Amino acid sequence: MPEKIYVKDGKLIISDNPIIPFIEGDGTGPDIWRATRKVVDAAVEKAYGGRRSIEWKEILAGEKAFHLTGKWLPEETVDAIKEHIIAIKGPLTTPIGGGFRSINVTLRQELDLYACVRPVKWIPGVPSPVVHPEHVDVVIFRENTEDIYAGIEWEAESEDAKKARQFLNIEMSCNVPEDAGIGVKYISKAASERLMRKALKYAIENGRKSVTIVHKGNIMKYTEGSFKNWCYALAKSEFAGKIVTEEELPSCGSNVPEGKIIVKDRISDNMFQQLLLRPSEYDVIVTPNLNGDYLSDAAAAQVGGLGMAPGGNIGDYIALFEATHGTAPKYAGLDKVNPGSLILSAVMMLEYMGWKEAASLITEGLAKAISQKTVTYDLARQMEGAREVTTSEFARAIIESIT
Ligand SMILES: NC(=O)C1=CN([C@@H]2O[C@H](COP(=O)(O)OP(=O)(O)OC[C@H]3O[C@@H](n4cnc5c(N)ncnc54)[C@H](OP(=O)(O)O)[C@@H]3O)[C@@H](O)[C@H]2O)C=CC1
Ligand SMILES: O=C(O)CCC(=O)C(=O)O
Ligand SMILES: [Mg+2]
Repeated sequence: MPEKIYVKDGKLIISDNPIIPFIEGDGTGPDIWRATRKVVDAAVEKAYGGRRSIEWKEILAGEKAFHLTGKWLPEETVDAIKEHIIAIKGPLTTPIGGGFRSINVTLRQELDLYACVRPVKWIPGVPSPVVHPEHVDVVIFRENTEDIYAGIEWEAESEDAKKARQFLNIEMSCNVPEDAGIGVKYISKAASERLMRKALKYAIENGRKSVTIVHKGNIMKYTEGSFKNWCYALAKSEFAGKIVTEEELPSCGSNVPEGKIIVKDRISDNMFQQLLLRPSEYDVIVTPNLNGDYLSDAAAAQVGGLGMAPGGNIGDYIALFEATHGTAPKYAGLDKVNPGSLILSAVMMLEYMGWKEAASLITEGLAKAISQKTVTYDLARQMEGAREVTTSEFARAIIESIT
């Protein structure tokens, strides 16, 4: 009997036949979701010999939802994710410079999925523009509910922008030009602390070496600068004895006391080049929303690009897994793009459920397909002697090596 996942005494209770909602997504979403679902079902079947299976439940968002219900994000979709705790989604389109707000961001805010967790790790055989992609193994914890993503913005020359400008210029002695669009960035102590807490717990549970706070606190002193200060303060107060700050170490990175996690910080512009030039010095990264958005795409480029970039939006219990990339609209419906990103997001989901055997089978199957140079266009164009396959053929290659 299919059953809902629920939380009891602070733990997820997951039956052998859980109901998991999915959003197919826009653009290339349906192609990569179809491939992902087949791979996950095959891995679960193989790992548990029919004892376990997932009951997929479609929920609507984006273009399909608008077409069928007249709403871009029906309330039932948000409710269904709350009710079923774990869900997975394809990418959803966001209009630029006007139109409705990002459905992706709205889902994260409505469900309070405050950590966007994006692991970036190289799989052997994947082509990379850097010499040592094997040195890249970071997990980005991006704050997922605040910063400029809160959507507080006023269009240039609108009545609201005029009011905001008048307030800023008259009451706050600012000098905002008359023709400026205005946006508000906020970062709170509570949101910074809960993200840092999650990242440190993850680092401890997974034997990671360091947690780096990435911020632009030299310029945005009371948002990103405070983010840095709150993160350090939380590490020192709640994780005393388990961490050491870089400043407390005698010389850069040396003599780390056994079992302690180094907490350090980097200014975000520097961090982009650090991650390219000295990736092995970085491990878990904690950062506000916009930095994390930029950094996760840039880091992905080193390990094969957006087709290989998984992620999960995770709250206290509710988790919504999705690829790092968007809808890649020019490839929509062509059965062309790499489903690896969503497949690896499903691996994260299976690990979150504790279904580690199925997760490992998929990771191994994917690595095997790549080692045989059976890859989609994005990897094929960077590889010599590759056999370029479609989205669905790539999924089939993974399934063949699983079963
Ligand atoms: N979470 C979400 O749902 C997200 C949604 N979006 C939305 O997606 C839409 C398109 O955004 P855009 O800026 O074009 O970014 P995308 O991430 O959709 O695509 C940018 C480029 O990345 C490469 N790429 C993306 N996905 C894959 C894949 N699965 N396999 C191989 N290559 C891939 C392609 O590169 P190439 O051209 O070199 O082949 C593609 O042109 C926008 O509406 C945006 O708002 C964006 C990010 C996240
Ligand atoms: O919501 C969107 O359209 C973009 C979101 C995004 O780029 C991301 O989550 O990385
Ligand atoms: Mg992004």
